[in-house]
Amino acid sequence: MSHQSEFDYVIVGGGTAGLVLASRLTEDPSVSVIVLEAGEPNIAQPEIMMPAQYAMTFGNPKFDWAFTTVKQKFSNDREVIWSRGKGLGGSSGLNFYAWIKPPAADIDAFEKLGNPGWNWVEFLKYTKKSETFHPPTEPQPDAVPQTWDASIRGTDGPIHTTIPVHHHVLDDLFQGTMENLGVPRVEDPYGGNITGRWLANANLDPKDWTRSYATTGYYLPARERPNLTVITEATVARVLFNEKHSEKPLTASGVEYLHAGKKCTVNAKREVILCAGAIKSPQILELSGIGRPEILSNIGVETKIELPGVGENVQEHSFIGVSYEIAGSPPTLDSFRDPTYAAEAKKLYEQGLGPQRAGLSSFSFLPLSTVNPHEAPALIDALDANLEKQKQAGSVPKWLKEQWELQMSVLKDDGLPDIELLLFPGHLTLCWLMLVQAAPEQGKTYMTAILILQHPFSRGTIHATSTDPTANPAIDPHYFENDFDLELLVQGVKYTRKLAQTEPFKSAVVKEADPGAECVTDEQIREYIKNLHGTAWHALGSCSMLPRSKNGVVDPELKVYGTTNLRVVDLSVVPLHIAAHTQTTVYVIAEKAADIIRGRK
Ligand SMILES: Cc1cc2nc3c(=O)[nH]c(=O)nc-3n(C[C@H](O)[C@H](O)[C@H](O)COP(=O)(O)OP(=O)(O)OC[C@H]3O[C@@H](n4cnc5c(N)ncnc54)[C@H](O)[C@@H]3O)c2cc1C
Repeated sequence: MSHQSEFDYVIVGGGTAGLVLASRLTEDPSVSVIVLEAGEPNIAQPEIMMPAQYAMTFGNPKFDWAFTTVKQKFSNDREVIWSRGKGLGGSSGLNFYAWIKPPAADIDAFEKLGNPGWNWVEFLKYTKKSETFHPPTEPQPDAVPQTWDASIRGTDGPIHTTIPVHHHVLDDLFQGTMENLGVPRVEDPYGGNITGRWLANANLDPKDWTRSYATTGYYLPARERPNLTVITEATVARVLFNEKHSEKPLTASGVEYLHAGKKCTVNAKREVILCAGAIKSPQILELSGIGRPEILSNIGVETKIELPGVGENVQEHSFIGVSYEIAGSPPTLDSFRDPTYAAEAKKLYEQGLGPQRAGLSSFSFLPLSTVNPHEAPALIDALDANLEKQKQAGSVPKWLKEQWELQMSVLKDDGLPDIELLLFPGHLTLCWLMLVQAAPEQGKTYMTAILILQHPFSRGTIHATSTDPTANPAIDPHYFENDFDLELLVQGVKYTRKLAQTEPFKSAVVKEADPGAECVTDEQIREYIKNLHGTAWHALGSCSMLPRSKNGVVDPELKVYGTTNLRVVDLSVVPLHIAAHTQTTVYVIAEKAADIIRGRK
């Protein structure tokens, strides 16, 4: 197949952000766009479209990059698998479709760090633009019905959201127990306050209970536009520039990519936009000669633009599960392991009914002062002292000091969350095995309290290790390099045990399956976490939007420093981690980027 060789915009990566941009930019028929996506189209794949199949796509190269970190020194030298979506839709086709928005303070922090226009007011505007919220059509039968505030929800955006079918028994247990522990209920967690407990929405289209994601919401409606070209199984190797070096900003002329066994190029008349995600976008910049000179010379790439922030400032949400066997074996996701139950559920799903429409619903986002009111002040003081010591030793750059100060102000604020505790209706101690793995005992059902660290103090790196664009970069999140990150999860595990000692959960628990009764002391809990923690798949910061003097890679218009027309638009640009799952933020980044590029404010 021969392709046109020049387009106004060349978009690298047809994932979550890439498809939003492609769709918005081609609304103008005079503008031509090409999307180059490394994976396959993966359109209408049942593995993607049908809910309640968590992790079934993991490890399958058709859907998942299945990256692996380097050995993690503070996690007993483990390598951790990082799934990421491959193919059109990217990670929006692989994710758990939990629709979560961050607290306003976390988004306002972007502006405080030097990014005018990146604040909660703008976030709310663009998140509404991306969403169509569907209230439930059936009465809510459980003790804790869904509530919502229509004024902060989108009404005509491409992504459909609604209330998933949930496991009422477990949700009632979780919510009732949290209430008894004094955790406040948030009526609608989509307006900038998420501290407390609530029921979440899912990005499912209630019309047929299928996943609503970047492909269905943004790409398919734009697919027939003559000004949009999408090439799949096209792996971008590097960005090409008009100039070799220059004192002036460089202009990207196009990209080189691998397709059908050949090296190809495509020219950009206006811009090249990297949307390859937080793992691959920094690698592409480095292969293009943009980054830290030592890293580039190590792999034999000539430095075109010295930008030491590329692949740095990586922040990751790590998680640990605490699983319980539940009395009476109410149906949960574990029930799908029974072939008869699974076949029945599938039959019902074909009629738009049944448990296959399930989603994650019970969430809580908690301040440390709620998780451990007695020890919180001492833990915060110890962290303060530790950070001060590092600063005094001169090993902390100014830009990181500023980020830590913002993080400390969140930690000291009893109204803002530090840790997430969500209910997974099934056995999920080992995230990457999940439903594929047998439950500890067949025929029994479990629930798992998932604890996720929200604002890590550790900082990691993602760097290219060779000039081969098909090789994976070295991913080093530096898990638990700062002790406090581990300590917070220890506190989370202990809080979960408090939950299990509180009614109504207390009477429903048969036993703690993992880590189990033998794991008692803080030291034993630490070891449990180090040996079993996984990723919540939210790594970001590798192409941070920050002033160049603060180690930034892109400016507030998402343009790479030292270039006139190269942008990064994906999760990698988020400079400081947020208390949320990340897809809504990516939709916002891409929607806002489209307006910036089109000259609209
Ligand atoms: C397993 C999992 C579960 C998650 N669960 C949730 C959840 O329930 N709720 C939530 O809010 N968030 C969740 N997330 C996070 C959320 O889905 C992501 O943060 C978001 O989709 C990332 O969007 P992105 O555009 O930055 O990257 P992606 O969507 O990953 O897109 C990057 C695209 O670039 C392509 N690409 C990469 N390299 C190249 C190259 N060299 N050439 C061409 N193409 C390339 C990739 O194949 C991919 O399609 C989850 C993520 C994962 C992985």
